[in-house]
Amino acid sequence: MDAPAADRPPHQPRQVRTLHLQRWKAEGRRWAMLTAYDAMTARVLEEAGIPVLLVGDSAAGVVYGYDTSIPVTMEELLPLVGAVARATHRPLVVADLPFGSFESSDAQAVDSAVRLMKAGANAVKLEGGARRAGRVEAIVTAGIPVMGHIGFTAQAEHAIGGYRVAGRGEAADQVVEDARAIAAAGAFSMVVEMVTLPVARRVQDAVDIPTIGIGSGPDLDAQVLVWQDMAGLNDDRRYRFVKRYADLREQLRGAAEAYAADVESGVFPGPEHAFDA
Ligand SMILES: Nc1nc(=O)c2c([nH]1)NC[C@@H]1CN(c3ccc(C(=O)N[C@@H](CCC(=O)O)C(=O)O)cc3)CN21
Ligand SMILES: CC(C)C(=O)C(=O)O
Ligand SMILES: [Mg+2]
Repeated sequence: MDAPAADRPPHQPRQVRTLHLQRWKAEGRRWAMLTAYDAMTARVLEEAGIPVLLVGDSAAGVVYGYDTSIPVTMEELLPLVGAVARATHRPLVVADLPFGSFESSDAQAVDSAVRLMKAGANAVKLEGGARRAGRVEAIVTAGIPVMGHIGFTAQAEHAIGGYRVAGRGEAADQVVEDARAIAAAGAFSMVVEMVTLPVARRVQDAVDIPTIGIGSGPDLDAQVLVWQDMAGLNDDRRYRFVKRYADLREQLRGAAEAYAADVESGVFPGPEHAFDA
């Protein structure tokens, strides 16, 4: 079922496809991506005109309460992909391949990507640069669009040596090489996470596919944030790259406190919230 035309932002198709993102790049039109993990939030983000929703492995922290994205599994992400896909019609739904779901072989990567697509994703995303280009190619060959993810990649925290900016000093050439390799492998777009401004510019010049920044400055084609960071629900202030557009944490706490106070004082529920015989 398609969303009625009146609900659709201008310049957006009935259903966003990877081709539209390529077209917007050619037209110089910038766009915003957000994560989503549940039906109601996804529907609100669709209403806001967000064209691409990511069911990120960041669900590890914001949904499941893990400290890092390393523990989260396919079994934990698949139901969230289904919820977001069922709740929305227009946005392109991208699903993260979690740590452990694609590293062993091309076959494992294709199997995992197929499972995410069967759950309702329209594309998958996987972390890694030139060394992962073969995996990207294998999944693309299976008929599944792949979004790359280079720069800082949280799944590789222990290999990288912590949460840190990517591409400083001699590592800059490697990030640009990663971008080229992922684009050459057939990715339709790529996330570029926490690289320095000069490296972001070099990546932008090096590839023709849409680039989606996070913590990488203003010189890429698009931007992504975790929605709870963007809306101020997350109380973790570690992230320098986040801009908060609401204080949902304060709002939700206030609502819960007011509700509890009403219940405790007998103001709610009243007779108007009950049913006559
Ligand atoms: N809620 C949430 N938001 C995210 O943006 C996010 C997740 N979760 N989980 C998966 C990854 C992990 N991400 C992160 C998390 C922390 C930093 C961080 O600590 N950044 C420091 C910079 C460190 C440095 O200067 O080297 C910062 O100050 O932003 C970066 C990326 C991005 N992703
Ligand atoms: C931060 C974005 C790009 C991500 O990969 C996630 O939310 O898992
Ligand atoms: Mg992720």
